[in-house]
Parts: sequence; structure tokens; C-alpha cells
Amino acid sequence: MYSFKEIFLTLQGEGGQAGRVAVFARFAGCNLWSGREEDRHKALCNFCDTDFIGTDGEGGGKFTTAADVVEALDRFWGDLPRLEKSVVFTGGEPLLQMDAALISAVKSAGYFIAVESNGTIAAPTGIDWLCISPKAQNALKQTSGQELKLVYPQAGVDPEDFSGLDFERFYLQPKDNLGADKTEQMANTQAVIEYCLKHPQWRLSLQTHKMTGIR
Ligand SMILES: C[S@@+](CC[C@H](N)C(=O)[O-])C[C@H]1O[C@@H](n2cnc3c(N)ncnc32)[C@H](O)[C@@H]1O
Ligand SMILES: Nc1nc2[nH]cc(C(=O)O)c2c(=O)[nH]1
Ligand code: SF4
Ligand SMILES: [Mg+2]
Repeated sequence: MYSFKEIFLTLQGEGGQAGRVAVFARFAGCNLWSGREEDRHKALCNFCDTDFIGTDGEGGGKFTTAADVVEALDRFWGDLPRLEKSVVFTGGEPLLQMDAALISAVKSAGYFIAVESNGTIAAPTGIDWLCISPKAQNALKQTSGQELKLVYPQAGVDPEDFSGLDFERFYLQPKDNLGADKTEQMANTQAVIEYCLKHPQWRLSLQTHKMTGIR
């Protein structure tokens, strides 16, 4: 059984695959936050910008088999070219639910498989583009992949804690303070820019879907 909050077609907004059309499949549930606002202050990850509770979003639901998930993804991919098929599994935390059966079925259907994960759970094999986004003091179990994308700044977190890990690319993504304060938001972006100017291993990742107003 796989539980998805929502499934939709959009352009990847972040990181090294930004601009690429993909079906986004957002799993319900996370191991670092309940998703309820009243729990945010005591969550292991407290800056989340996403609603991942339940299965009531567009395209969401509970799918009994991996084949049922593929059928749903294919509905959103529609008649687009088969050779370009691309899916991003996110959440919530996708590695709580992704298993070999799902990866195998999605791969057989022709998809390039990208995953957005907090890295606290080891990833199964077969993922084409693994993006790990470490969260404060939560221990990393997955220390390799295509992209490490650190939300910055985070209290007590130094990018150099991660710069020696086995990733192809390293990104800093300005922390969205969720509308709390425009000045602080701009300061976060400025801090990323200044860090990247001094540390060429790191690149700027902007949440371009928020700038353009797409999902
Ligand atoms: C909502 S998370 C879901 C996947 C997974 N749980 C994770 O944290 O990587 C998707 C991406 O959004 C990023 N993100 C979440 N809240 C953010 C915020 N307030 N500002 C910037 N990026 C944020 C995460 O770090 C992650 O890279
Ligand atoms: N367009 C778009 N790109 C994204 N990249 C990562 C996202 C996520 O929430 O995981 C996301 C998202 O929610 N929308
Ligand atoms: S780990 Fe990811 S989904 Fe979970 S609360 Fe943090 S940003 Fe949100
Ligand atoms: Mg998002």
C-alpha cells in the first residue's frame, strides 16, 4: 500500500534538474514532523513548506500495488513523449514508503526516477537522481547520491559538515521563512549568495516554482 497526498505534472523547481517536466508524486507522512502546525515547534524539522497530511490532494489516494501507482503516474504523463518520462517522488518523506517493487515497476514503465529525501533513511537501489536534503541534527543514513541540497541557514549547521560526502553536486537553497518576514527572507538568499561566492563547491538553488507561481 502506497499513500500519496497528491500527484501532479509540473516543472522541477529546484536543484540540478530545475526546469525539467516531471510528474510529482507526493507521499503522505514524514518521520521528522507530524505535519500539524501545533507540533512544528517540537518537530525534528521545523521549517517545512509543504502540506503532506492525508491523501486528499489532487491525484492523491491510497494505491494497493506498484502497478496502480504507475497507472496514476501515466495518467498525468499522458501523451507526452515516452522517451522523456520523468517522475519526482517527494513528500513528506518518500523513503518511508518506496520499495524495490515500486522502483522496478516505475522503471519498467520508462520513467527517469528522481527522489527528494531528508537522508535519514537509506535509499533502495535503482533511483536515477537522488537529492538528499539534510535536516539540522538528524543523523544522515544516506551519504551518497546525485545532489546534496542543504536548506540554508539552519541553526548549528555548517555546509562543510557535508562537503566531503559522495555527491555529484552541492547546493544551498535559501530557507523560505513561510512569509514571516520579507527582510529575513532576503537575508537568507543573501547568505547563500555570499557563501557560494566564497565556496565554489556549492551552488545556489532557488525555488523557481514559487517565483513563477507554478506548483
Ligand atoms: C518538502 S521536502 C520533501 C522531501 C524530504 N522530506 C526532504 O525534506 O528532502 C522537499 C524539499 O523542500 C525543501 N524545503 C522544505 N521546506 C523548505 C523551506 N522552508 N525553504 C526552502 N526549502 C525547503 C526540503 O529541504 C527538500 O529539499
Ligand atoms: N515545482 C516544484 N518543484 C519542486 N521541487 C521539489 C519540490 C518538493 O516539494 O519536493 C517541488 C515542488 O513542490 N514543486
Ligand atoms: S523532512 Fe522534508 S517533508 Fe519532512 S518536515 Fe522536513 S522538509 Fe517537510
Ligand atoms: Mg515543495
